[in-house]
Amino acid sequence: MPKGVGGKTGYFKDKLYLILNSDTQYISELTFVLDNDILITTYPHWRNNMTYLMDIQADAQRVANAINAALGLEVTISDSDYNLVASSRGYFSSKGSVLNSSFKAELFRSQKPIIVENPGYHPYCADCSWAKKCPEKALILTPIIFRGQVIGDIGLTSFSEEQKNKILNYHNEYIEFLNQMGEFLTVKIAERAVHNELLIFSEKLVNAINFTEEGLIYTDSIGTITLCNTAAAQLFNMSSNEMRGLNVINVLPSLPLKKIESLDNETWESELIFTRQNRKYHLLVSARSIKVKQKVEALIISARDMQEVRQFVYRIGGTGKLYSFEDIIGNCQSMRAVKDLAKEIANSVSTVLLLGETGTGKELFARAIHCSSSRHNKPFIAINCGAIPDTLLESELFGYEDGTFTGGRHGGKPGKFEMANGGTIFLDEIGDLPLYLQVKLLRVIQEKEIERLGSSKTLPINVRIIAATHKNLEKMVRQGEFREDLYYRLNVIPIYIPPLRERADDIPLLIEHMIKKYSNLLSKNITGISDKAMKALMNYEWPGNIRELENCIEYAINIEKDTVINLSSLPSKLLQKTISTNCEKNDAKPFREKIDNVEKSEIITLLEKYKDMANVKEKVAQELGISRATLYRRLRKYNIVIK
Ligand SMILES: Nc1ncnc2c1ncn2[C@@H]1O[C@H](COP(=O)(O)OP(=O)(O)OP(=O)(O)O)[C@@H](O)[C@H]1O
Repeated sequence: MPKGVGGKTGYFKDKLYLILNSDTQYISELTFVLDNDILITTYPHWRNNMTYLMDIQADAQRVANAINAALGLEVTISDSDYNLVASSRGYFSSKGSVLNSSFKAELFRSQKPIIVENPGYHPYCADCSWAKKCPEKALILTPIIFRGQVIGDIGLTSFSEEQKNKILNYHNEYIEFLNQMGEFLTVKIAERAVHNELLIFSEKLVNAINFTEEGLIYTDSIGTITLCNTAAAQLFNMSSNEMRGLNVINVLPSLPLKKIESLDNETWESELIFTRQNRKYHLLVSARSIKVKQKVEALIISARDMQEVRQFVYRIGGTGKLYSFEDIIGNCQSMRAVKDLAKEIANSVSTVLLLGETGTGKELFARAIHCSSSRHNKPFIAINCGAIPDTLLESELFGYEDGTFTGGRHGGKPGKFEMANGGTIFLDEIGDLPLYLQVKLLRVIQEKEIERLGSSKTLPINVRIIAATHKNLEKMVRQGEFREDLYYRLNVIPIYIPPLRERADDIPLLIEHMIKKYSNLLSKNITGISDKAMKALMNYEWPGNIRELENCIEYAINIEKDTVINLSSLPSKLLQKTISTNCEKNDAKPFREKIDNVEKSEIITLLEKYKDMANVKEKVAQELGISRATLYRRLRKYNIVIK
């Protein structure tokens, strides 16, 4: 017997044995310990059948009474755990609920009836409390077999010599009769088992449909609601009982029942927009018919609130990382002021206009504002108005209705405004928005509702707008390229993010942050930057601002072999720029000469660094990203002699 598995003892063929408990998981084997021998035998019925007879105890008692009345003998019906399930009154008053477990173990093993002529004196009775004083005179036990397994037995017993003679004389007829009674009980058990299985199945089904967050409705073939889950009841503000019996058209007025019925193994899906009991509904509904032998027996309909669908898509789609103000690096006076202002207005509903050169962090600010606002659990949807062709931009922003475009998506498509409902929309490069869309955007801001392309229905929206541009909108207004009214609508809270060259003090902080980020990302062990490289980065103009600085650090970390970023690992444009800047500032040496000087000094630095290593030239060539042959050419060119 495996350790930790509970069991109970009994006798089998005069020997002590252990039987696994009904609640153990070790179901396939029953281990008999026979003195010092171990016999392994298989008794799968020891699991899960224990309750079968107990489940139909009333029927078992009726059967026991009937046998007793018909044969005038005492009767026991017991289960596979040796529990007395039912008995005739005479048996119980003579022996109570005591049963001989040794005979039963034999019965379970052989699956054959047992006749005992001398209860109390049989070797199996040796350990019974009734040994040698058993009131029973003769005994027949017949197995009750269900699904091929013994699940209990019917015992016929006698307490008088007259009854004993009857048993011994007619044992064949009695066994036949008891077998039939056993079969009757197994039919009852099968009925109960099917009933229980159905109960369990329907309980699982009800749990499953209530578990899902989408409203589920089952109807009969003509649309009468037969079942609905709690989500559906909540959606339509009714109880499940109130919904049952209604026609589904009462809750989903425009549902095309006939069309759904006609579909074969196909799901109908569409958005439904309607007003019911003064509430505006915008649902995503799918439905299909359940057919049995080609006949529609039921319909199953699922309905989800579009707002929740969008939020779900947003959540799992991960339309962007969440950023807080802590993620915006920068401690100089101007950046601190910008961050303070952005934090201050984060919770307002007013439109924000982020101004600043490309790569200064406008989108980063937009995300941080959204994340610090009360809308942080709702979508943040970004769209770059300058990156999408004019012809597509309108449908991207406002969505389109089914049938608007040939090849358009079945059921239409929601636009970014709809997807951002409840949250924030970030309109990047707003200066690139064509004039005719500027009119439409103005209306959306004023009316707080949108109309999909090809639709006359309006949808209310609650979206906070954050727009951004690197262009001079005021100049565009003067030149008639940007609508003045829209400009004022957008420019409610203007936030100007200064370019990097105006906040050079932040460069070391940004570099430190980026070295950590990319060392980690690229699994490199780079912990700092050399003074020369830092100087070069500080002197650069950064027309691409922080995006350009970030690219530059990513590049350097990719190629750097040392534990700090060296000048030679910076992108060449930066090197040239540094040299040409120095050049402009210091002297008038030809450009090529300046490059050569930088290269020579870098080679000397590296030779010095690796001077103690046996493969010094190889190391230097490797670090410079050139072949050994090229390094030799350079050494000759610059007259460098290795000591
Ligand atoms: N202050 C900052 N701290 C850390 N990273 C920053 C900071 N500002 C910008 N970045 C990083 O620089 C890159 C560019 O930022 P972002 O896209 O927000 O700039 P942008 O002004 O919106 O650019 P564009 O005008 O071209 O759309 C991003 O990778 C962003 O994470």
